[in-house]
Amino acid sequence: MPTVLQLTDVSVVRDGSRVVDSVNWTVDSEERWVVLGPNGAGKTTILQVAAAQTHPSSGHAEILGEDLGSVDLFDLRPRIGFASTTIARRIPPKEKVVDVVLTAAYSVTGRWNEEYEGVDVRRAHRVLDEWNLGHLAERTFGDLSDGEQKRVQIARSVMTDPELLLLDEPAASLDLGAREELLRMLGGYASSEGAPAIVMVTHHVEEIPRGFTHALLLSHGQVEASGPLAEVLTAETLGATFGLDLDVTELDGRYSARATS
Ligand SMILES: Nc1ncnc2c1ncn2[C@@H]1O[C@H](COP(=O)(O)OP(=O)(O)OP(=O)(O)O)[C@@H](O)[C@H]1O
Repeated sequence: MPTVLQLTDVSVVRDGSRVVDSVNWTVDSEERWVVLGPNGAGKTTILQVAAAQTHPSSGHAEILGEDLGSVDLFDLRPRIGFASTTIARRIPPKEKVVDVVLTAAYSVTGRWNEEYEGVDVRRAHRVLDEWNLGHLAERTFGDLSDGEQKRVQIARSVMTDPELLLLDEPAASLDLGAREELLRMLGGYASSEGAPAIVMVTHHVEEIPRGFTHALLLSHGQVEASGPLAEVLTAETLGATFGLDLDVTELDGRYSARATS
């Protein structure tokens, strides 16, 4: 099982404070990880390191077998799918949905005068179909519902057939129906043959799709626990991470947590 991400003693310092603090973490290609932790724990910052968007202040990051300090980022980044609200904000609201997905092949947001290859256009339509978005291909991105926009962002992030897929809070702000549909599709994708390694940041254990295998729990930039879901998502470790007394239950591959009092 090849390693796709290896962080060794990685720290990230922002404004003089260590927002990621001496993190050691290994992700293998067959694994599907969720990163959990309270606001400000450093989840997004870790994901930015994994996406080759941020360099560690100290320590060593190896991504898809390449040393982050020496690899050409223009070669590495297309091998990584990344969906986040920061990227979504860069998508022009008037952009056609099919172009939102298509432009990923050229690592841009917003279509200008690029000549697109037929093979890319066909792939963009196929990816939209796979995420139940085919009927929206000609609509403008800004007119879609939140749930549809989230799915378009994921479709965009898998357009280049990445070896590592990073999703930052893909289910945030969705209503119950849209959340469940997204989790069902993500779970199906995560379990499908040929799916890449996946790392998904979330605040809620209820948002972990079936088929996910591992969890990294972060608190104050440090690893509170990491490993297989069943070992890590206990009342004890999750409670320590969020600073609460919790009941944690698992039913049929889905988790829930609530305060004991
Ligand atoms: N550019 C920056 N300059 C200064 N501080 C920053 C910067 N980016 C992030 N931080 C700080 O780093 C810490 C970790 O932020 P990060 O976004 O990684 O946390 P998070 O776990 O994803 O939080 P949330 O759940 O609220 O999204 C926070 O305290 C944040 O304020």
